[in-house]
Amino acid sequence: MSLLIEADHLTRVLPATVPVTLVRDVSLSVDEHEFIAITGPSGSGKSSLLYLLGLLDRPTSGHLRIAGQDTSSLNDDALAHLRLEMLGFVFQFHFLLPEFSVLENVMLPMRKAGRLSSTAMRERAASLLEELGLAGHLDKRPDQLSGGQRQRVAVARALANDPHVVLADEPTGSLDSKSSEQVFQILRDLVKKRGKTVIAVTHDMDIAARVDRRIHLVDGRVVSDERVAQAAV
Ligand SMILES: Nc1ncnc2c1ncn2[C@@H]1O[C@H](COP(=O)(O)OP(=O)(O)OP(=O)(O)O)[C@@H](O)[C@H]1O
Repeated sequence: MSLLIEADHLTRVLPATVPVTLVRDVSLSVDEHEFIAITGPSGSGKSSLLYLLGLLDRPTSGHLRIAGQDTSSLNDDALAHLRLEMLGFVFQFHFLLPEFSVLENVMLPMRKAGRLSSTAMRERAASLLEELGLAGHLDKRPDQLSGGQRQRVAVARALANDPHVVLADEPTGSLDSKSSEQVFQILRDLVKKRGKTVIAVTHDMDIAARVDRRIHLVDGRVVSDERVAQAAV
């Protein structure tokens, strides 16, 4: 296995009259093919840590290497490029663009990356959506879909540029239990069938019980980091 993410004493402090420490001295490494949940009480810094690991925020101190590259010396453009190449994101609220079709939403990250022709982008987006059970919905607008379907579109969009790591912030937080289970199965398949690494912030204990590794935060610190053997399913 090769190391995808190496966090070395990451700390993130929000400057204010009374500074707020979101993430405290977090060191961890993440390999290929890992399925990880970040758990912890509300306000413990889960989203803040995910944002640091996903290059959406910068640490106040400490170092973060992605695929061996130290990100502290990279400017914003280089970080954006690394993000596009390596990482995909799924948020609690899907953030799909309402005026674009489902297909166009999934094509957007490919347009940003600029690697494929229009036809190839269209074909890849359609094929990802079909694999996620959305074959009949490509030309619909996001508001014509259910919450679970929209979240599956968000997963397809996260996969658009074939990232190594998918970072998910409460991916099932706004879904009913059936849709949550579908999204969980999809995330698990990303790891088991497509060889991705998935890191999901979750309050959902049912999900946390079924991942391969749980990182538990309290007050911005990692208080436990345990690998769990799961029965094959
Ligand atoms: N922009 C901000 N300004 C002030 N405080 C902030 C800001 N962003 C986060 N915080 C605080 O930092 C702490 C960590 O927030 P974070 O969202 O990372 O926690 P979390 O574990 O993801 O919480 P939740 O489970 O409720 O989403 C919280 O106490 C939060 O209130």
